[in-house]
Amino acid sequence: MKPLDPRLVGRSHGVRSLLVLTAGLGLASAGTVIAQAVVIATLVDQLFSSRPLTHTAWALAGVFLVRGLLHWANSSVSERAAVTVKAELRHELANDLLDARRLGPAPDPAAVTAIMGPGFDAFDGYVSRFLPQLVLVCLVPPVVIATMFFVDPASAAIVAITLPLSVAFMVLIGLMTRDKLSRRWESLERLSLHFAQVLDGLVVLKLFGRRQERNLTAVGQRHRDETMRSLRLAFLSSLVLELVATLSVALVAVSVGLRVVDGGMDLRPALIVLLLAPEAYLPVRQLGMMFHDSTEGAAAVTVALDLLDHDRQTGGQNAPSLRTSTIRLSNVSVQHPSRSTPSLVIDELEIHPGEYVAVVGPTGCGKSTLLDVMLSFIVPTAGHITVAGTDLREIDPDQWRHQIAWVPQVPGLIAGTISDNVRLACAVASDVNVRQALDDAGAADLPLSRTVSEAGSDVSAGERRRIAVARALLRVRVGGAQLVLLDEPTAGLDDDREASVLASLAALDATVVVVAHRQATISAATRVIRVQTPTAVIA
Ligand SMILES: Nc1ncnc2c1ncn2[C@@H]1O[C@H](COP(=O)(O)OP(=O)(O)OP(=O)(O)O)[C@@H](O)[C@H]1O
Repeated sequence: MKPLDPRLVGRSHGVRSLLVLTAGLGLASAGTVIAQAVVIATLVDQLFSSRPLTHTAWALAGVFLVRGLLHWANSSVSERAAVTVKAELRHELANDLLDARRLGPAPDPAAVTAIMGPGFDAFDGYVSRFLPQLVLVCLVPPVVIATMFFVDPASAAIVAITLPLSVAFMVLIGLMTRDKLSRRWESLERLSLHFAQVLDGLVVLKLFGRRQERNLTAVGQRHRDETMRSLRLAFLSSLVLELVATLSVALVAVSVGLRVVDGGMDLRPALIVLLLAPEAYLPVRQLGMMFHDSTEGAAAVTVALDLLDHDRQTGGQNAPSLRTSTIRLSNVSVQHPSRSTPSLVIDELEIHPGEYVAVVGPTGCGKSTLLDVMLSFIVPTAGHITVAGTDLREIDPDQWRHQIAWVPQVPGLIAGTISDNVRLACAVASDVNVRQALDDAGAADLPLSRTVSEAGSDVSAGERRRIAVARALLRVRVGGAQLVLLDEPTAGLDDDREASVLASLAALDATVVVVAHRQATISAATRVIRVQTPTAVIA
């Protein structure tokens, strides 16, 4: 895990501005640090030689004021940057998760839950404190050491030799603790996901009388242990850095003190060197204190960027009209990375415009995966899908899906009314169209104005499916879709409602591909495709 991932700099405008601004402010801070040392040394020198102090005292007040202003500007710039970068990345990640061109299986829910919640909170300390401090570490010590070199090369040499030691210790501790830190992040992911899942399955857990305190306590305890381990390391790294810095400043002080006593060095340069030496170590020591902020923030950045780094569909050609185009699958297979066997194998399959096709096969043979491939959610590991001769990968995914109505196995619902949920398929549809679609989907009993709560928790499985079928009907009738993909749309419906759904689908002026287990649904089709594991045979 790097302290600053170059991908973040490349991607985030906020981080780039922060680095440039803090670099400018850091150089100005280095200037005030040097000015402060020179002015204080001059003041003390004047005090001992009884010369007037007024101008120097004013200069010191001015330096303090400028230093204070710079500190305020630095905090204000970095606090603002933290908010901007957090918003920027959260927005980008949310958009990316919904991106039509995102390919492959859905991202790991544990990573998404952890990053969207506590992960982004870790950005505050990382962006507002750690990154500006990292810039200061790169700028202030070299400037201070260079100034010391002009005043007293021997002291500059001591600092130039011992300072890299502190940095080396910090890097060493970072390398030694990498595994521990990734375990801590993993435990955070598990805790976030576990909590979300407990909330999701609260009703089931209640029904079976399963109290989750013990599980939650165990997961929480693991996270607490990992956090305590990483805090111990944070304190250890601070201690080591403080020790190295104190010993190094003491070395400079002894060497300078001896030379002043011998008369080999004047008081003023000696004071300048003594005041500057701790300032060279200060940024590194402060960075050490931010070890904890940095590790959690850097881990969150890596997770967020990994989620954003994935394959996207590259094609942008106009989608051929499905009213006249044949979809052809040749030697298509899909292999999920986590599995040793393919999830779907199809040798040859053609779907012609206007056909009504039922897809059947044993459970787990890849029927839903076939629909995912046709929707261009998944690019086959091998083989090709062409539409009127054009490879599906080359076709603009938005345009392609605009022609498709899809009823997944578990249709999603949003908070709103039944009407809002059906109208997701076609925003311009009138209430009359929506009512008609619901009636034809066997949902005449569902009023348009009935409210649906978050994620449809107050809607039955059968109602959910009928709402989804109504959506598909509306998308064809009003939205102009040409291909309807349905994944077991009649599961759980009574015979009358199933008959109503099947009649409506048969009457559609579109190509219909329906994954089915129920005989009535299979019999309604004009052709049956039998998918087998691991090969597909066209019946
Ligand atoms: N994202 C994924 N990662 C790993 N394996 C997956 C993934 N999605 C599906 N699979 C596997 O691919 C195989 C095919 O799954 P699919 O859902 O297409 O089957 P199906 O024929 O629709 O099953 P069912 O009739 O039970 O709905 C299954 O063995 C499943 O476990």
